[in-house]
Amino acid sequence: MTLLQLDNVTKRFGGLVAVDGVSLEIDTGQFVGIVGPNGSGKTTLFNLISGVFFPEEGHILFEDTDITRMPPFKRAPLGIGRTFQIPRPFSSETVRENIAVGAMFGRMGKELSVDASMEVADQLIERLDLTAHRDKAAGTLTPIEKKMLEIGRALAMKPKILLMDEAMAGMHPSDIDQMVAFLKQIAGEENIALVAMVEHIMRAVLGMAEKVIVLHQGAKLVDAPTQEALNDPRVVEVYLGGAGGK
Ligand SMILES: Nc1ncnc2c1ncn2[C@@H]1O[C@H](COP(=O)(O)OP(=O)(O)OP(=O)(O)O)[C@@H](O)[C@H]1O
Repeated sequence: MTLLQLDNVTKRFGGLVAVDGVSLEIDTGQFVGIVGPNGSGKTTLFNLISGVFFPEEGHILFEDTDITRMPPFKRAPLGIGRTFQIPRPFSSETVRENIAVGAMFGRMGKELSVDASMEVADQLIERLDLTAHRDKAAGTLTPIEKKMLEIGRALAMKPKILLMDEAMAGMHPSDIDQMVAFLKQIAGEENIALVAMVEHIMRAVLGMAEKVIVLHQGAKLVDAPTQEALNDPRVVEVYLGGAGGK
């Protein structure tokens, strides 16, 4: 079933077309990789889906609701979650409190008491192996631990779709494998569509994706099952910097 649909979406910054007539569909529970070199429009695309920007043209549908011009704070309770490349937790609050805040502002927010939100946080802390850090101030965590916290905060929102903004950049390959396996497992259990944005062809991440969408200069270049997309000569050309590549 289609969860998210973009129909001919364009976003300009002055004369620059950052996202150029992109149409795409993401299904319930699907794992999708969004790939593209620096400046190809990945972040702008995420900003359009999460409501940071509105497009000049086109429509965005989430479960048949037109969210094209819906403010971001109304999208999170619908089930649109996001992690940021540079996590900015509430530094003086604990890991537990930061994750609980995710639960309070997420899809279940209205129904959850503070105690229930803390319980959601505790379950995720255990699954993310952050137990030893539970009561530490988030500001004292290492960058990798902050990324885990960021993923925990986003999962606590009980999203139907989780947009991951280079969530695994800078991680050790074995940590990436572990993180992707964890995300796949929890996404399978909770039927979450995962959309992972990566700048480079990261096989560790994309190897587990069902399909890959490649952006180039704001436009969609390829949208195909993973192996097909990665072997596509146009993708190879973009990444090797051949004619038309960057
Ligand atoms: N707020 C903004 N104002 C003006 N131009 C912007 C803005 N945000 C992005 N751009 C431009 O839009 C284009 C697409 O940028 P975007 O950040 O979406 O690409 P990206 O693929 O995410 O790259 P990166 O990996 O560097 O973030 C770039 O040329 C960028 O300079």
